[in-house]
Amino acid sequence: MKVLYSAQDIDATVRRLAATVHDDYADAKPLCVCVLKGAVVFMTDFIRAYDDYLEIDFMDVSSYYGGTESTGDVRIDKDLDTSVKGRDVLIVEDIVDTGTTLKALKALFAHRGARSVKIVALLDKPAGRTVDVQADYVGETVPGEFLVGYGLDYKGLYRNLPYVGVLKPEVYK
Ligand SMILES: O=P(O)(O)OC[C@H]1O[C@H](OP(=O)(O)OP(=O)(O)O)[C@H](O)[C@@H]1O
Ligand code: HPA
Repeated sequence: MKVLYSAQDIDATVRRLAATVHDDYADAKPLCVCVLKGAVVFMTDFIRAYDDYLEIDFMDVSSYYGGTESTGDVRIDKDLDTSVKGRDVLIVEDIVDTGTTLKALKALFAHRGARSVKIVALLDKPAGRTVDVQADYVGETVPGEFLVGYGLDYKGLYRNLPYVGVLKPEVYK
């Protein structure tokens, strides 16, 4: 495992993101939507670094059914409890890879009448993109390798690593 971002690196990035997002939501009370399960670690750190009113909710969406390849399909396994109508929705994601998940969620929340829909992603992997979507706030732009740790998994494992690392191809090839 090669460490790409240490726990210290991530902490600085999360604080920077929270401050930048806050500047843009001065008088708003965003509804932060955590995309389970990968974003849960980032979400909990992000909201504690965000020093103002916000609400949270959770949505479970899967497109990677346990492996390293996107199926291209997005399946809603758990929907929000909160209505997004008229709300400023901030989607909190661990990584944008093919873009499939975020494109589907953005369209869904717009269709449900959100006032605004923005995306904060800890990691952005442009080399993986197959659909046209861009996060509004990005922590780090990462290479086109399969990453694990800080919420990111391979077959359900490694989410609890406090750092982000590159999974060696021999582990999954
Ligand atoms: O840009 P994309 O190609 O759509 O990839 C990004 C999504 O893939 C991963 O989730 P996954 O579907 O593996 O579920 P998980 O969060 O439960 O691991 C990751 O946490 C993002 O939500
Ligand atoms: O690089 C990744 N690692 C883990 N999960 C992911 N989901 C999309 N890309 C990745």
